[in-house]
Amino acid sequence: MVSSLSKESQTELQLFQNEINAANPSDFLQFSANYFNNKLEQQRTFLKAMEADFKAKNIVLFPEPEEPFARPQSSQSQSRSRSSVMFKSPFVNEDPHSNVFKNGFNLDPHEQDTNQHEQEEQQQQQQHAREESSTPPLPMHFNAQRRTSVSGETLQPNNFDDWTPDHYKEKSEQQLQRLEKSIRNNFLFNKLDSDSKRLVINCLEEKSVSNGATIIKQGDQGDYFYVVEKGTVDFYVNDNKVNSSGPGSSFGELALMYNSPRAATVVATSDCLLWALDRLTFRKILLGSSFKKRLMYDDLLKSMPVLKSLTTYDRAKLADALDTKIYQPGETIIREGDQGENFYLIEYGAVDVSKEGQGVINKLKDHDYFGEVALLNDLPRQATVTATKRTKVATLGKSGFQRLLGPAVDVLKLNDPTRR
Ligand SMILES: Nc1ncnc2c1ncn2[C@@H]1O[C@@H]2COP(=O)(O)O[C@H]2[C@H]1O
Ligand SMILES: Nc1ncnc2c1ncn2[C@@H]1O[C@@H]2COP(=O)(O)O[C@H]2[C@H]1O
Repeated sequence: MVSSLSKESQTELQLFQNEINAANPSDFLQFSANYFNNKLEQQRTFLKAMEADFKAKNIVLFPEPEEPFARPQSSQSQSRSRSSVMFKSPFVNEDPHSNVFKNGFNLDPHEQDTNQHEQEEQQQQQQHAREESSTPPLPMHFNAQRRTSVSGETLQPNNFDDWTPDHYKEKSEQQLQRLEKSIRNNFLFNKLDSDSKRLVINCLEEKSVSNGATIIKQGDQGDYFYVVEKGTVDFYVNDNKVNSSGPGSSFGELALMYNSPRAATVVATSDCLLWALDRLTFRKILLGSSFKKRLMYDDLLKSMPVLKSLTTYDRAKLADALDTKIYQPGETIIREGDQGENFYLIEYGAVDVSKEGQGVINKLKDHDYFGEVALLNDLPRQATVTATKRTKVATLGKSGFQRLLGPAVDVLKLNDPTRR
């Protein structure tokens, strides 16, 4: 059956399968609905941008059909005269799929199903409770009625009624070449499919900044995400320099992701050429793909007592480096005497820690961690760790462990179970 599908559909199915394997969602249907809604949203965002662009050139990309759901006309001459109407505009109200996007894609809100509305209210309230209390006011072009989710799985399609990518501007060939070079090594853009990448690129605005200028001020509300084409910048947290970066890097994502105040001040340390992406396009396109990992691991990392000392920035960087693994009951995760390669955070499940000749010496469960002793002390594994339930872990490789845990390393050392 699958082989009769088009190549594109087969690729989509494969991508979906990969997502399912990686996420292993507890609520399969909800996960699938969110996944495909996000996909459809991205596609329609792109089409909408294209439609606006073509309109400016007096080309109607999706002519209104004479009657809703009119069947294609049979005579060849008729079908040729409407040759461009191969499918309906994805933005018209009659689209039977549009009610999936309750508030979106030009739907009249009065036509919306009350139950769906209630469900959405409920989701928004739950989300509201989760979000930080200091959410800053949204920019004008946000739909004030709607909160935008920050969780990867509950990311809802946003309102497209009051959003056209107003910073959308086709880039010249020369700009495209320069941009291509700037983003080549930026992992955020490598995660995008080609349509989304093109949309994002055409929404970027060029900004020149002089040496010494403050680009972002800590505590301010987030408006733009930046990619550095030329020049260098320094980052300050509470007036202490914490970082610096140069061409090809990006910054300003945290406030847009978490609806939080800017976490650092960013100052140009030479004349800079930056590319800025507005908050809404960032949330609509990058949040669902490039930052999925951060959103996915956010709850876990926040809930781990050992990571309490990490800042939002530290947690974000840590999430970028994590991978997910699932172990079945009885499976050995770590074997005593082996060389240590990974550190493990238990998302859910249960494991036994045992030692040769001593049997089980410890039991660990949700939000505990293990595998730190070998990495901290450059020793072989000090115990065997075996799953006793289906266990989902986030793993962090040795180099990430040494680079990204910051102040949490001291807590790990203090808690070292072999020293107790
Ligand atoms: N150590 C750091 N702490 C916080 N933000 C940092 C740090 N280093 C770089 N940044 C960047 O500085 C940006 C300031 O604005 P944001 O909080 O939106 O996003 C922040 C990060 O992209
Ligand atoms: N009492 C214990 N002795 C040794 N390892 C333990 C003990 N309790 C939990 N562990 C964990 O088991 C892990 C086995 O691999 P590591 O030695 O890298 O790190 C170890 C700890 O994280």
